[in-house]
Amino acid sequence: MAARKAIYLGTFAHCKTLQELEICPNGAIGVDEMGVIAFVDRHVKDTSGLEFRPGWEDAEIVAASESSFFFPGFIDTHIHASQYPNAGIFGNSTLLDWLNIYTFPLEGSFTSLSKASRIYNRVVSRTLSHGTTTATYHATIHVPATNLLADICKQKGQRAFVGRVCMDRMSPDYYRDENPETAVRDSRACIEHVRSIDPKFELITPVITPRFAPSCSEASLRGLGELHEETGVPCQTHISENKSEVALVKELFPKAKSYTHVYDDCGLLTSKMILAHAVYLSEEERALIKTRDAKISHCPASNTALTSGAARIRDLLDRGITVGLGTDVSGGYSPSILEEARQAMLVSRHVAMQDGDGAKLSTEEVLYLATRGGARVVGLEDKIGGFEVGMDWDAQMVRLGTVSGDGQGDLDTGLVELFGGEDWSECVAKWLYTGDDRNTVAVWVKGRLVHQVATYRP
Ligand SMILES: O=c1[nH]c(=O)c2nc[nH]c2[nH]1
Ligand SMILES: [Zn+2]
Repeated sequence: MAARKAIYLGTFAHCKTLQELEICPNGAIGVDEMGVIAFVDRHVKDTSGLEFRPGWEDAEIVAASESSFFFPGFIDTHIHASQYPNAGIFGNSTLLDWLNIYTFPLEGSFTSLSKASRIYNRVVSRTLSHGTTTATYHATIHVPATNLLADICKQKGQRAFVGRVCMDRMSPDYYRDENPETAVRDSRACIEHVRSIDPKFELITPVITPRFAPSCSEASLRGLGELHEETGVPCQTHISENKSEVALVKELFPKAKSYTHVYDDCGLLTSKMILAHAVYLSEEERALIKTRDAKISHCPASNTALTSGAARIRDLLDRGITVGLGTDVSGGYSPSILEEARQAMLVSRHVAMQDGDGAKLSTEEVLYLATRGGARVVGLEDKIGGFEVGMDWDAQMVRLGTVSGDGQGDLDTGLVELFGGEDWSECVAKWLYTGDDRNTVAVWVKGRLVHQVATYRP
């Protein structure tokens, strides 16, 4: 979608590598009409005249204030759009009872398109307001409602992967695929719908979505594996989240060597597969995932809320496995990837208390997982996740609060309060650990402004 040529002026920060956060206090990033980054200047001397870039004199200037900075948009690699009304509602349940008590009844109600419309409009707006420029969604089994989610993402301008959930067993009669053929047929219908609204999958991409092995017969997994091979469309599912689930998979697939092998045996374990959770993988399973180059969505808030366990992320990273973050709403309670990054850091500290300090994830690392890591998980590492020439301008402007001489702070910037002595890396850390959507004042996808707070003025 064409936008006006623009130059984004001021401080920008992005992750160069897992360990390195680059912060440029005097930056200028030029974005062309297609929303693609045309230049990145790291040291702009004089921004007053703007003669510094011939050919860009008539570009819109978007300047970050002294206490603001640009950061890449977040990538949520695993979120159930349909479960958004249940965010925060999980009681003391664990995965398998949580599905039956809270989740299937809600998802089953998406036969109502008006209900789906209300919920999907809300979740897309809400994630955008938290700086999520790309989201990988699970919808429900319903084709019209899933297609509506794709339409809403396109209309609101969020980059999205939209998956029609497949499940032909172990759920109530009212919420189940009739048989493996309907699971494949309805998945194909949703793929075709996305093709009709976005033929090159430039903003919206369909994603083949077997819910998880216990919900899917072997025949349906095989059928979806064939669909994956035929269409090249990416896949997503859950894996090894909870001990009872792992035991159940062993019972349901007695011939498979492991949970991971269930997906591999059916042609689903490829470099385009996103596996959520990955808490209880054996050594052999981790090696197989690395060999197949399948991707992991780390969902620490959900893993804690449902008492599932603590994923060993350092081990996965050390093996060279690609990891991003997923809010996993509503196993996870928050639609914010900033919150998820915090939780990733905190859970890693609990792992460190058992496995040693090497397990700790740093501020830089969790921000990498939230951006570049997520981009690699969804296969868009050349397009999003950082500020490089040729990448799309998927970005957020973050405004931090300042405390003035009279001790008064900005009211609309939440808990992030700068007292004046912080350097930029400390400012980013304060945002990560105390920030929220009040700090995300503007959000762009492919150069299009898709969210702004009322007090933001370009
Ligand atoms: O966190 C989860 N949320 C779900 O909806 C789900 N379905 C299967 N396994 C799941 N795990
Ligand atoms: Zn999930």
